[in-house]
Amino acid sequence: MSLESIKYKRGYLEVLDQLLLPLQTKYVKIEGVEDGWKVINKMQVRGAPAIAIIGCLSLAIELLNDNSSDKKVMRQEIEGKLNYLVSARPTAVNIKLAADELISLANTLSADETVTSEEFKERFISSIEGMLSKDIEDNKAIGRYGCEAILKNIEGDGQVRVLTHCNTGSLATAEYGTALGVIRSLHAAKRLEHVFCTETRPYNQGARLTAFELVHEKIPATLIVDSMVAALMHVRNIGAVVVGADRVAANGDTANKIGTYQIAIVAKYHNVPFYVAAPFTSIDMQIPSGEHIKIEERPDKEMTHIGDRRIAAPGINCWNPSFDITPASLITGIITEKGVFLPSMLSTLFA
Ligand SMILES: CSC[C@H]1O[C@H](OP(=O)(O)O)[C@H](O)[C@@H]1O
Repeated sequence: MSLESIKYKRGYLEVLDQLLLPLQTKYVKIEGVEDGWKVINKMQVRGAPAIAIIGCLSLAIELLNDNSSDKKVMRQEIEGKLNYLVSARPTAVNIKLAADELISLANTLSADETVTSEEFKERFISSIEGMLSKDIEDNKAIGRYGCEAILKNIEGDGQVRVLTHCNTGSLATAEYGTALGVIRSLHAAKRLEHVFCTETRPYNQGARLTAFELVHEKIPATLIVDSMVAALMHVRNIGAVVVGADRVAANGDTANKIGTYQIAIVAKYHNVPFYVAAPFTSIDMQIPSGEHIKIEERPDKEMTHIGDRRIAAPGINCWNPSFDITPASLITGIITEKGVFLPSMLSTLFA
């Protein structure tokens, strides 16, 4: 059983406050869209799929308590609230794609005169609730496909050492995870020798969250500092790198946590296969290539402090982009719930 980042039943939503992990396990109650926006923007919850799911669930909570009987008013309010939720963080595409689908559903239900306002709410909320189970199914499929792809390069029934970056597990999704889902699948198949996870400065998703998930499930793992990746590949035979994605462009260029790009460069130099694990809900065919993806810049304090303790010299300038772009040319394959594809093949999948 992996960690539970989301506790939901109709009319009730709590999320695990990831800013407090691994030392404190505390859940935050979400009572509407404003709460949803805040926990996403503050990164109390994070991870492209989890952002979409929690944002939309916060709307479901609010809509359930909306006694409006006017479908046109509900539709209008839904569109405004979804656009507000999308503004919480700009780089991950999942919440934008979910918002587009839900706005389209609201338009259809509003225009259908046979649909009552109660049916409108029921079908709309059920559609959001379906995101939870679909994300878990997608992650399990990503795990299977990723495990198969990585083991293709391993002789016999040998085991593999894998490197991952940031957190892409149950704390970034509804459960199981994307890149960490691949690692879970390798472990379940008894083919994972060891996983190396990077600290992932400055938010430390690796040290605080991925390490927490791996230790919790007794998966053999070692934490390394972000700057150790090249040295590790020089002295240890790493069989594959697998990372997540916040937004994959139509040509396969991928926005992911800052530091991913340089890991991909080092992997290329050491001939280590480099995989991106991402559901179709992270692929944005409206964006032709990586340079068009907006990269979120976060507050200096995330770099200059750990918690409330200052670690950087007062007065120093900071540059704190939360993501970088890995070009498709450095990516061996994109592992999705429908299979593993060359970056150049994406456009054929959506044709
Ligand atoms: C499956 S999570 C994808 C992605 O989200 C993380 O970013 P953040 O922690 O800022 O939300 C990281 O880039 C993961 O790879």
